[in-house]
Amino acid sequence: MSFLLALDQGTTSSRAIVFDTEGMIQGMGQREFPQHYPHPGWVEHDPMDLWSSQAGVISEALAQARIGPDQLAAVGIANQRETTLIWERATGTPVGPAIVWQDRRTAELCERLRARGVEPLFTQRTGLCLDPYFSGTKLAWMLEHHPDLRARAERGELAFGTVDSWLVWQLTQGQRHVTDPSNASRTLLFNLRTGDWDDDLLGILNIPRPLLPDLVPSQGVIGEVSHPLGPVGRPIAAILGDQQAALAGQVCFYPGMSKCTYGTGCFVLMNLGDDPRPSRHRLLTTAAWCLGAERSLVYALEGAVFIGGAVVQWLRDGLGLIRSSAEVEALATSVPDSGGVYFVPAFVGLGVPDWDPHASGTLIGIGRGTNAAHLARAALESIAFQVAEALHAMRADIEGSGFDLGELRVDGGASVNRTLMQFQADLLGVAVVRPAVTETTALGAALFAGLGAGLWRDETELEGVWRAAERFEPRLAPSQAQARLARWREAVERSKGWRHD
Ligand SMILES: Nc1ncnc2c1ncn2[C@@H]1O[C@H](COP(=O)(O)OP(=O)(O)O)[C@@H](O)[C@H]1O
Ligand SMILES: O=P(O)(O)OC[C@H](O)CO
Repeated sequence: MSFLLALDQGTTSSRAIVFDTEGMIQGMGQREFPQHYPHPGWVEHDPMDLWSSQAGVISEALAQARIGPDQLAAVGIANQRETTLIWERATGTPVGPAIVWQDRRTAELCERLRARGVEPLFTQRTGLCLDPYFSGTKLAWMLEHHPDLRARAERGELAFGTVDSWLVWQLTQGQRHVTDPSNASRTLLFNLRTGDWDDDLLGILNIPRPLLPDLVPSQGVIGEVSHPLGPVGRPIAAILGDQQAALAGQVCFYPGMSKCTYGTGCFVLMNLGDDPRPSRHRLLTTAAWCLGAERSLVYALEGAVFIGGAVVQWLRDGLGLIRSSAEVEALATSVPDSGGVYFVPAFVGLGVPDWDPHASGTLIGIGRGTNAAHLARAALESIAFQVAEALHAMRADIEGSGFDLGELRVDGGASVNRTLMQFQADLLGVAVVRPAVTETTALGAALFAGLGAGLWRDETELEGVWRAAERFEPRLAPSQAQARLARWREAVERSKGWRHD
């Protein structure tokens, strides 16, 4: 019984990973699923694809680890956050597609709410801002656009959930309808201080309370798997939003410790301990986790960058400049610098710190000498610029708190890019450190599941599982880093407010 199974349901693929109690990967399965873009700015997933891709990889991971389900001490779930689903309680049938976190269809609803002057209330209670990114307006949109849903929701016939709730519902065959604070705190409906759903905010968004899942701690047994595609009889002992799971997998358990995950988007999170301090720089305050009913919430500051590694995907699939993401590094380093080109990849608007759903992708500084390598270099640099701005804002937010950033721990697909990581360290002026196990999202879910199943006493016992593999020290003079960031900011300002869809 000494293995842990993590389910990592991400934006583009579902992964299942078996870890041993040293935090080492023993087996893995991964499956992509279709993305749907029915209108400009809309992004949808089929809820059944989310479940079937996730369920399908469980047996692959177990087979690769050469273990049976009975050798699993517990199952932990990490999931793409904010993505919004509604399904029928009686049949488990989704009432429509899942609206994905990247979807901007509620930009206008957010503007209407802002015009009513309610944004400060949302920010004060939830730590978030009124942006289409979060689940609350997506849920309100569903209720507004499907005429019979509201009445059915009021009668208690329907269930709302983020992806964690949906997976737990499936794994327990409808026995549990739950979520944890790390996911709930991304909905615009969860009060960070009370740790409960907020009736005032539900009222403003006109969301019937019977739709909502029960809140459970992020760690602790919440039910047993009963679905035959899962490890039947094994306890589900952790639920975490994927970015908070990565914070846990990077063992960032003390205030000030920070990580950045470089996937499709980039997500920088800093542990705030028990202090839900509001950001003065348009960052998000969010729940990191709740370690058991008797323990208080742990909070985090977050910088959400919507397009990170996806800019490299665009060079590959949109422009055909490279054949694989890995090729970007050779192309980008074939020139000494970006030749004055700045590339703001605001493909789905901008998150932190601009929060502009109307910003559009912008290439600026192009001259006759500009070539594909300069574009590749500018694309890579754009990832680091966005993350650096988020971290500089965090540093400003924690000034005087006594917290120390120290270093930035990194993971995710694009963190293998050494040129990118070096430039990141240069811009930040602190070391960037990549651990040996970069599947930190899954690792965080597994570690918390192990805690929930009682394998460890508390999180301090987990520190030994984290080992650094590569360290990037800053080499650029701070004045040069500042000059580059200032120029980047000028480019960002030019990308804002362009789109009117
Ligand atoms: N060598 C590389 N350099 C830069 N970006 C990369 C590299 N390898 C992969 N990526 C990017 O990383 C992303 C995939 O990372 P992953 O962590 O799997 O993302 P997600 O979990 O969001 O699907 C893709 O957007 C891809 O373009
Ligand atoms: O699926 P990922 O890894 O791109 O993460 C998505 C985030 O949770 C969105 O907030």
